[in-house]
Amino acid sequence: MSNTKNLFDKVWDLHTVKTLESGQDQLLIGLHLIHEVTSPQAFEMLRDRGLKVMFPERTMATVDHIVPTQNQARPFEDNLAEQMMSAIEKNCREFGITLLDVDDVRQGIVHVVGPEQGLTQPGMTIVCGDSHTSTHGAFGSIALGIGTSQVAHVLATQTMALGRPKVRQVKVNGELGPGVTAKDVTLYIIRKLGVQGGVGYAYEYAGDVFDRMSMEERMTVCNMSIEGGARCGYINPDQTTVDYLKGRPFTPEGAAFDKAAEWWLSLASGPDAQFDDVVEFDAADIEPTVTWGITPAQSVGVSESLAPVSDYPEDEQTLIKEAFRYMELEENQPIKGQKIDVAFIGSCTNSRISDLREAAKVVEGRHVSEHVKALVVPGSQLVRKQAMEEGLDKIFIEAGFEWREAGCSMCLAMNPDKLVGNELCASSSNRNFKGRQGSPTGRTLLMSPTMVAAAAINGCVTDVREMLSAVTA
Ligand SMILES: CC(C)[C@H](C(=O)O)[C@@H](O)C(=O)O
Ligand code: SF4
Repeated sequence: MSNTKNLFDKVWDLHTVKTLESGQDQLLIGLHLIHEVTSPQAFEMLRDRGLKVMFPERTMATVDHIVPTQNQARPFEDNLAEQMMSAIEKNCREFGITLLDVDDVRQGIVHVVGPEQGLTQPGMTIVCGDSHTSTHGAFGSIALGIGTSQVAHVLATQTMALGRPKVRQVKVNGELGPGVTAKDVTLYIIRKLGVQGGVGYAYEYAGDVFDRMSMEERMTVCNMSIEGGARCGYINPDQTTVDYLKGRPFTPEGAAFDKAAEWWLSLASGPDAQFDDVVEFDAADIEPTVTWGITPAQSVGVSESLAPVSDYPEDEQTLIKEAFRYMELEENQPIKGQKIDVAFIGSCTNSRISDLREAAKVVEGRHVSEHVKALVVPGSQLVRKQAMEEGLDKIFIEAGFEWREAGCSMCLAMNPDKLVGNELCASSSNRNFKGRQGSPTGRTLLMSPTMVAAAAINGCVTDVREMLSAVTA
């Protein structure tokens, strides 16, 4: 393979069946993940046309969005949720697809379980009817969120038509300061490039900072690519990737694993790889970051104050004014010290075991502020089980957190976990859109799970670095 090709182009070319008259490429899809929200109509489309699922063994289903995290007894109290559950159960049964249902210990948020099971592998094309499918790019795959009609198309043909995006390398070099996490890196990139900045691009994240990250941290970064407008994001596979995948249920074993690993590593963009664009940031400039507005790009470092409307370019001022109005925040106010009502640790961005471990370190021996409702929702049942084996559940519960069952929960509140009225929530999730967390006037401040933990304890936005130094002192 030519070594000027980046990983994206190598993987794309390997999966191109043919170029269509429209100019789009027909791509073969290696793995199709489905969940209960975007699949029911797709199966109806197959039924209408009398079609089968072409490769049921390349399709994996889970339930996450509507799953209650407290009372999971069937039928679910919410009728619509129960209908969606029954639909995916019936569809998977009839079309021969494995479903990780709530009574299966492998169940969880689709973007947590794919990697956890070793389904997500380097060099694959992966799709799911869900925008945060970009998460799986952390393994050096092309991982794309798709719409329901494309879900139907992939079910029926295991291919889909797509225009090739350009590739931008996003480099972050240098050392991250203490208390600065993968979430802060991704929020910083989105702040700098904007929510539309990535439109038309796939992002390759490269540089020391990503090289040193664990797979879980890489997933946090790739997860939010979509919030920066990119079609997807990825990180080149390396030894960290190979080590993570070894021994997972769906990865090959023995000599077959070694052979696969060799191929995975060969896909990485080499030093001469070409990109359509390159941007570079310095790790030293990144602080723990908090969104204050209604798009994931409206964020500040925790030590900053909110810039007044007049500081923004004229064409942005209407949106900024609206953000101040909706969020009930003031120009020039510091973000630190802003009182919160709810603290949510969860979502496909930050609900993995390392997220819970780091948050527990902040929480241990402390207590959630009296006026705060705080909850921890593990990303999968296996994460939950692991955390309980390590005693993390006790640390959270003793501190006054609620310890829930796995699912998407308050990330988008399609289940009973919702904000009430204009509650302000410190959240480790990925979207702060108006009404996102279940109340039409609910307000969200996105931050890292350790920053959420710190905010829960102090009852207000807190610089977690001050609490970390107190732990080590
Ligand atoms: C329900 C689903 C279609 C949606 C998505 O695509 O992202 C959800 O997961 C979200 O995070 O808003
Ligand atoms: S956790 Fe949130 S962002 Fe992730 S898939 Fe679920 S609803 Fe979407």
